[in-house]
Amino acid sequence: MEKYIITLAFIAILHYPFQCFVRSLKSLLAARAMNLPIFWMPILQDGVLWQLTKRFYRPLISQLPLRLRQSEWFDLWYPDWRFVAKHELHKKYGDVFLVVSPGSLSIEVADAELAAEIITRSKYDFVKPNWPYSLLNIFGENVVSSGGATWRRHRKATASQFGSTIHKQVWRKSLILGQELLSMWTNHGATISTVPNISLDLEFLVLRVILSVGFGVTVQLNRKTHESDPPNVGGISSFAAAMEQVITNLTKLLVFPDGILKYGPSSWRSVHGSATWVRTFLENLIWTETRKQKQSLTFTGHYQEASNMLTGLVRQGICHSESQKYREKQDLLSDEEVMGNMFILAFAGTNSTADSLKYSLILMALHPDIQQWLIQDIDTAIDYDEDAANPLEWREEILLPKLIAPYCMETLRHYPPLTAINKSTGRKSQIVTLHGSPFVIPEDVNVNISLNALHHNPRYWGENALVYQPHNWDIRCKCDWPEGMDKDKDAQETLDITSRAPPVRSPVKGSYLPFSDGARGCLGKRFSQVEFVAIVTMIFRHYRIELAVGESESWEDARCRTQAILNDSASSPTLSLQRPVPLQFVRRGH
Ligand code: HEM
Repeated sequence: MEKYIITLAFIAILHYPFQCFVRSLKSLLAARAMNLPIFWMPILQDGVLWQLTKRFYRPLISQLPLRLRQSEWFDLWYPDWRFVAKHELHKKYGDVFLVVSPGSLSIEVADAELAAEIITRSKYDFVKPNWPYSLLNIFGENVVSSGGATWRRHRKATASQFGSTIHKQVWRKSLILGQELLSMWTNHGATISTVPNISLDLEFLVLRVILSVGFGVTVQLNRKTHESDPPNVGGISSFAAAMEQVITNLTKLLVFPDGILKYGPSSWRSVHGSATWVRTFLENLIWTETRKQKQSLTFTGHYQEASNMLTGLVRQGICHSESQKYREKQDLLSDEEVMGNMFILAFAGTNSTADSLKYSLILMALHPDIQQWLIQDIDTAIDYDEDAANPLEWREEILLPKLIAPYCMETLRHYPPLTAINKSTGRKSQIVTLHGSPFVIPEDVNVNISLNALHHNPRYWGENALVYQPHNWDIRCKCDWPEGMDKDKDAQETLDITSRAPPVRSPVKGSYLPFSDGARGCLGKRFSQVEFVAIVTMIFRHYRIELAVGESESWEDARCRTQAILNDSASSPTLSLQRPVPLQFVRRGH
């Protein structure tokens, strides 16, 4: 008996490394056949374990001896290596190279033509890998986490919520909330005020926009900034605080089961309490909305006008049969799926937009000359308007085309929230075009479109690709970016003859993908752009932003400190600042 147990234990211990060895060998053979440069990695850098634990290694890794850090495989080992390396590794290995690691074969893409093909091909050719998206199902399956026919049903229901009516509400709400935030930051209009940390307030602002436009929930601004206790159950503002806590602690919720969080340390219990409260609140919202809609249908024969995204989603889900099969056949969402989508819209819409705003404000403080251009652009667009004094009269169709391309797009070129768009060939090999010839990518290969590498590839962005240069998006500006053949759809859509907006330079197709593209492209692109422009306009119409220079610091020291913080950004799960950057708001004209 003992002999059997020892043998079984021995087999169990050897099984994993043996399996890794076999799979690595298989990957290596497949990689050799592809005839592309190969990078061998001893760990699975996109694997579950590494991704979930990398924040603990990060500080340790930076303490390793320089020689070790300079070794080749370290380049890919470093968490967020795509953001750190940008296009550097591709300079060494080419715009398309392979990474072989235990049990996995990945292809890293910084070639615009190939990226465009992968992203716009049929959604069944290059699929989204299950990990890590399936982890986002904490409140129910949703449009981000699902695949295949289920995804089609979710996409149909959610995409129809993003129309011009919603975008108009986003514009209005962002202006109102932006004004409130500015007033809070500047102590109701002080000439100079220092804000030590813009991050939490911007995240809360953006969350409030989505709660309002998405769920019809209005939240006051007076929040506790460093909330460590579980929010009091019962009120709307506690729901916003709970939602914020859930979004910032998503990793904890994904990794630890309910039972562990509930009995863990107090901060874990707090997160558990927030998640439970968010679920209860969302369930109540859905239940109330469904009842309202059903009543309207019974008494008036039609549904109520959709005043927010929740109303629209609930209408998509209302069904008089409880059968799952019937729902799926009719493309309907269950209550749990409506809840999953509400959460994911709040999650997808909060961090990415808030981060792009944070980076933009900091970049403006770092580049006073560019800030001056932005202020001029805002002033000319608003002065064109008849009622310039009332922000609610500022016209979105004039401001958007002027500001999106240079400021929003250039910020996202340098700081895209996702460092890569991850796809996989799944169970079928795919034939693509690489350097003008057919090229086979075998089954089960991860295809990572590296946004940081693409967005800094000198082939598409010139030799100064690393420099922040918003005005290169203006076609009248001399620059070394090659002109793309296909005009950027969105930039062109926003051009309007009344706008006096500069014509936009189109990047080479596939070289600029912060919102991804194709069937699984971002649903909230316009939503976030409207929000971005409203908030940026509100701030710079009244204030200038400067770096808050410490007492013993020169401006140059403050600049280097700020740049170091930007360079130290990390994905958690979207790219974000790890330390605050204090900023000074100076009333314009002073
Ligand atoms: C700066 C702002 C934003 C950026 C850069 C961004 C970027 C992206 C990217 C790259 C994807 C594709 C992800 C992948 O394939 O793995 C995506 C998907 C998505 N985004 Fe955004 N996003 C932004 C804002 C928003 C907002 C405001 C919302 C909603 C209010 C939103 C909702 C979604 C949804 C629902 C998907 C999934 C689409 C699908 O899989 O069919 N995003 N976004």
